[in-house]
Amino acid sequence: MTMAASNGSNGSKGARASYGKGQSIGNGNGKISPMAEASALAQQVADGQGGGVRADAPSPVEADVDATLGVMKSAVRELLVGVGENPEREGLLRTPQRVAEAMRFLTQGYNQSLETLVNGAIFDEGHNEMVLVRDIDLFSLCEHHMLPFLGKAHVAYIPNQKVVGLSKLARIVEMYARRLQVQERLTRQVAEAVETILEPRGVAVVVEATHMCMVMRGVQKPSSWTVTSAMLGVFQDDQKTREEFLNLIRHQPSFH
Ligand SMILES: Nc1nc2c(ncn2[C@@H]2O[C@H](COP(=O)(O)OP(=O)(O)OP(=O)(O)O)[C@@H](O)[C@H]2O)c(=O)[nH]1
Ligand SMILES: [Zn+2]
Repeated sequence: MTMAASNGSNGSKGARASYGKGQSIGNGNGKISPMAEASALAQQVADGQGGGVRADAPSPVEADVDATLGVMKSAVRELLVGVGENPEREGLLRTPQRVAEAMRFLTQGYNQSLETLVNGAIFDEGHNEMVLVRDIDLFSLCEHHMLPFLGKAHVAYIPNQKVVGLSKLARIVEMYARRLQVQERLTRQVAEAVETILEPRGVAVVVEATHMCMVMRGVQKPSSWTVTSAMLGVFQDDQKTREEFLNLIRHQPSFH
């Protein structure tokens, strides 16, 4: 079950939508990621389809990274012209480079994989009680306006013998947040990733975020925030388990 609620803590008022289980852990839109495309291009060059390569030339991957950075820089330059700025003015000279690098950082999740980030940190502990990592800060970009949305994620699961290194839950959030996203898909992808790596008895993910596209522009509602949840397995089937999770994420820890 997934759930989304805006402007309040009572998620039951929100619209509900159901998603099938076992969806692929891709970038969610069925498209090849820019980095995958970049790797394919680099491979072509490595395979000799990209013309001769000088001995002192940058490696194919480096060359390709430079090429995509160049494309991004020109696009930023055009944006500057579009907003009526002069890209040659001193303060803006390095702006295309900075923006391109910032965008690359903010979308680095396209370049990561679940397998690499988990790095085998799955332990057979025989622990079968709820594990919850809450208040995981997240920063993402909405795919509609490419403006930030930011907030917190809470990720819980009930193991079926296997547990994962705690930091890996935060890394999973990070991998999916560092892409162009909608909050609902981000929430669902995190839940499905935990399900994939651990096959636990259940997974629950709640994301609370505020969207700059609703704050700084458009409807301009600075106090609004959106809550989305994805509940799988026992969190979906058993109301008591779901309530225990919701109580735990409401409780303020004493060290705060
Ligand atoms: N469901 C969902 N919607 C989002 C998310 N981020 C942004 N949006 C919404 O995407 C919608 C895009 O609507 P459009 O009418 O195509 O674009 P717009 O004219 O810029 O819309 P306004 O923001 O209402 O001005 C807006 O309602 C945004 O609030 C998200 O994570 N989830
Ligand atoms: Zn938006």
